Amino acid sequence: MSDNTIIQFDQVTKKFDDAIVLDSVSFKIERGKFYTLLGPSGCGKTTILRLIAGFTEPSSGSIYFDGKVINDVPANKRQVNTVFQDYALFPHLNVFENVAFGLKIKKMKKAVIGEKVKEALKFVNLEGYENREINEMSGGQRQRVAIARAIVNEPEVILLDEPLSALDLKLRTEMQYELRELQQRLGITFIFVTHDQEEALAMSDEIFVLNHGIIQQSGTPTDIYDEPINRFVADFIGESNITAGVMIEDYKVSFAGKEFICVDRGLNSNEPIEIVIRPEDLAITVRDEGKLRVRVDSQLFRGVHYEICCYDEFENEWLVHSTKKATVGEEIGLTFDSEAIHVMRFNESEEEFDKRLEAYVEKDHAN
Ligand SMILES: Nc1ncnc2c1ncn2[C@@H]1O[C@H](COP(=O)(O)OP(=O)(O)OP(=O)(O)O)[C@@H](O)[C@H]1O
Repeated sequence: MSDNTIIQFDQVTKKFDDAIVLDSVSFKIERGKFYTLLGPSGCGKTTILRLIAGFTEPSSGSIYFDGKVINDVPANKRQVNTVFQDYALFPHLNVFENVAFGLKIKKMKKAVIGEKVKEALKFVNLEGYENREINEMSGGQRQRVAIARAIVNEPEVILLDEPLSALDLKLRTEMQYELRELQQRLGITFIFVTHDQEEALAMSDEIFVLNHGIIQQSGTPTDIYDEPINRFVADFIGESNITAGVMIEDYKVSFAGKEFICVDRGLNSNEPIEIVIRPEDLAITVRDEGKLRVRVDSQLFRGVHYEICCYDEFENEWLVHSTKKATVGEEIGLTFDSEAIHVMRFNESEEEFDKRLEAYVEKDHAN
């Protein structure tokens, strides 16, 4: 284990009765970074947090903290604090008492508690709010109290379970900046759960994209956005044009009935693939000057750009984000750089692979 690893999951499976909620999940979390667990409802994000916090145990596999297995270590003995979605603040206690709660339980001296609470409140810009009642605080301020209550214990890791979901859009964006900045100032590990892909892209050093209890892909926001590993990730992170194609050889693909130079290599020659092109990587031009010829089906003005929906001659849909306007019904050309083509392997059985290859060859001959 590298020196910087603080948490490691080694083939962790979690079942509830017969239902597999996490399926042999393995990953490493390094000290001092901002991690996000991203995925749709029910994919197992909260279960991972609860396993790290010690609120539930794995059915099999090992969880390491600082190189030691902690499967049997109780929650209150772990160097981890959780900020819950509803903040779980005590409404009958004021701000000071809420933040001081954990330290009082640890029977710390009053003067020490006073110092630590003051420092924690300063960190979250709530100095002077000590005597405020919780119901006199705004949503964003309650959020900060919850964070102060977590950091006052000086944990090595803070777990945040969709802490921004109750806030309106403007405050949510403000708190995204604030949380990121706070994590960098504190220098401790944050593990943040969300199903909002924009939030994950904006805040994280590293994202784990989950679906059906499996980590589909992990990487930096740009890795995940630019090189999605499969259709689920490409679809979940931003808008995508996904279409079937063939990897002819290194740096050469074919889709929509044409061959294109790309930047991908290392796949099998003639391997069926899916390609992804982001809508903002497509530009519109006159009909005969594009790499693809398409018909404009519909167009929406989105403020910064037009969202143009087009179809090629094979009825593949192409979504384009363009500052230029098109005309519905018109034939236009689409251009893109070689770097805009992202190649994904199909995730399928050998049988499915053969069937698709056969269908592709037939279609190829038909044209
Ligand atoms: N105590 C439990 N008993 C039975 N099933 C459970 C229990 N806790 C979670 N599950 C199931 O495990 C799956 C994963 O739940 P989890 O809360 O980890 O998902 P999530 O990704 O955090 O979803 P959300 O975004 O909706 O909170 C769900 O199908 C859920 O119903």
